Amino acid sequence: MIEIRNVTKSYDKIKAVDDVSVSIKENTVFGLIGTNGAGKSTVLRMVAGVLEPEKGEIAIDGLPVFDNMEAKKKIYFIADEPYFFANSNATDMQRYLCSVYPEFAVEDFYNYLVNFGLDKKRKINTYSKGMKKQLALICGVCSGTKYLLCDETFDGLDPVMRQGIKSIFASEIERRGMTPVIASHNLRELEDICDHVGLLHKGGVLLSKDLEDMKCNIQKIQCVFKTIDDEAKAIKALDIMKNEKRGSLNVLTVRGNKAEILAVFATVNTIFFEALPLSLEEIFISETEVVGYDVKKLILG
Ligand SMILES: Nc1ncnc2c1ncn2[C@@H]1O[C@H](COP(=O)(O)OP(=O)(O)OP(=O)(O)O)[C@@H](O)[C@H]1O
Repeated sequence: MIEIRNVTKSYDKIKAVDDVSVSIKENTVFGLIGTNGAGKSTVLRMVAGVLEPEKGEIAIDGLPVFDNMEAKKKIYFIADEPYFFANSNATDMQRYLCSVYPEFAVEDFYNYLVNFGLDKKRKINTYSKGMKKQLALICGVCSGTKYLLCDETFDGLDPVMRQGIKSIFASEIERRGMTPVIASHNLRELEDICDHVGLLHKGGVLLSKDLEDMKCNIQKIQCVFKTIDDEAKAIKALDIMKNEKRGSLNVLTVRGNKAEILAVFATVNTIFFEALPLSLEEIFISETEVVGYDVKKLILG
């Protein structure tokens, strides 16, 4: 388990992470989502032991991570711009990683290079951006670490590659309980692979929940009320995050489980009623809108 307890980190006067507490259980796929500048990369760098928190603690399976080689061996961090040694090729990286990670899977590494069409002898600095990401992912998966931290790692990969990497993740999760922590803006993709999602905003945690619980706790309702009184009564009784009116149609984003919401609607008259599933993207927009991050504010005019 990765335990992040009351962690704060500033860069000069900018508070990048502010009193964040999150637990990441093993054998789950944890998605870290958040607005631009929310602090996702800073959290991952601290979990990887690259940055030291100025307050709070981070422990990997009970071991403090900063400056602790034993804890760091449990983690592989793929930064948004993966780092490789100057002038190195894939074989040089494999040799180095074998010296750091005792369980590095050498045979798998070379098999993956062949499958991905990556030349082991070619200088990595001549690879394209996507090829570097592929190599970083192969290094990460083959390192054999329990935790794999991915900072926007899927971005820049073509759709076939993304699908391939997702399958490799699934088999490693199944085979040896690998626990990926994936920071990404691609919510559609996270929705497919994550069990748990943490939402950061302005350095703090807005929520951290099982994806299914998250979906069960927000509902989207489309309805036409019979009278204004019915509308007023329902709106008063519901925990409404958003109410969009399209003519007589109300599109409501409501906090609460479906049974509670249906119970409220049973007490009012509607001409039309439909409960719709919410995507992770809609949950993200609703939750961040509540705290003032509104897409409409970004548009001129
Ligand atoms: N090296 C740095 N020096 C100064 N400020 C920094 C540095 N790195 C990050 N910050 C600031 O810390 C805050 C959090 O940045 P961070 O990169 O962790 O966010 P993020 O959620 O990963 O953002 P994005 O989604 O845009 O990649 C931002 O305000 C950013 O400007």
